[in-house]
Amino acid sequence: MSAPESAVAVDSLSYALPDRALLDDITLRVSYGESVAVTGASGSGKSTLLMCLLGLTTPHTGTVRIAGRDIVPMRGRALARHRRAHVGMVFQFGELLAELTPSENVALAGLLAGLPRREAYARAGRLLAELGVPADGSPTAHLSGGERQRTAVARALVNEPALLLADEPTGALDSVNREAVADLLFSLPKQRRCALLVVTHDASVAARADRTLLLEAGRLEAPVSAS
Ligand SMILES: Nc1ncnc2c1ncn2[C@@H]1O[C@H](COP(=O)(O)OP(=O)(O)OP(=O)(O)O)[C@@H](O)[C@H]1O
Repeated sequence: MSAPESAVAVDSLSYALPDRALLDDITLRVSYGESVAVTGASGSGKSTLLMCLLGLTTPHTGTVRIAGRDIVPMRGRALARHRRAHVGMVFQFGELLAELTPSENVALAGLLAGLPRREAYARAGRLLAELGVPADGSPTAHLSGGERQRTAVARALVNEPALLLADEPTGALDSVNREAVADLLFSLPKQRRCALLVVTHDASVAARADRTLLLEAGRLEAPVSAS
């Protein structure tokens, strides 16, 4: 039997700004069950790389295979469908709809991906209970920062993605919640057999990943150890 393909397989990915190469011939593999942290100076292109993985930025060259399919040639509905089915995203500030309940926020992502209503709400309830978010029907606006981020994680998981992307997921949290959310995120690849790619400036968050890569001068490579 052949080995399962990586959740993420990027080859020869390049993206240039008018004055410089932002992503220069990048290769990246993230396996199912594996976590990778991407670090790099502000402006080095980390968000642009995430945008390429989401299909929201089209690279100038290269292939971006997510869950076995190259998304670079995909457009419109086919791209959106593939992304909703296979990719979950956690943003720095949660990006939840404040007036909806956590359950509605999570179920909505399932409904948009085509889950039947009952299934979307059942999954939302299960995930929120597992992740320790109160289900008392209060709007998301009433949650603490940590609870909001756990709701955002539940939303990212509702469609059982192959790939979980997180952009500074702990950047807006205090130290206690930062630890709790980081623990939660990095437990997911092994528990759910998804790949996790986290962009972070926080060395203590990056240290939890199976591998850390540094984006510098367009190249994505393992950082040279200081020791
Ligand atoms: N479409 C675009 N047109 C022009 N410049 C762009 C475009 N997209 C990104 N940039 C520039 O590319 C550089 C990299 O931006 P990007 O947001 O990817 O960096 P980053 O590493 O995520 O930074 P940060 O850590 O501050 O979030 C920045 O200088 C940004 O201004």
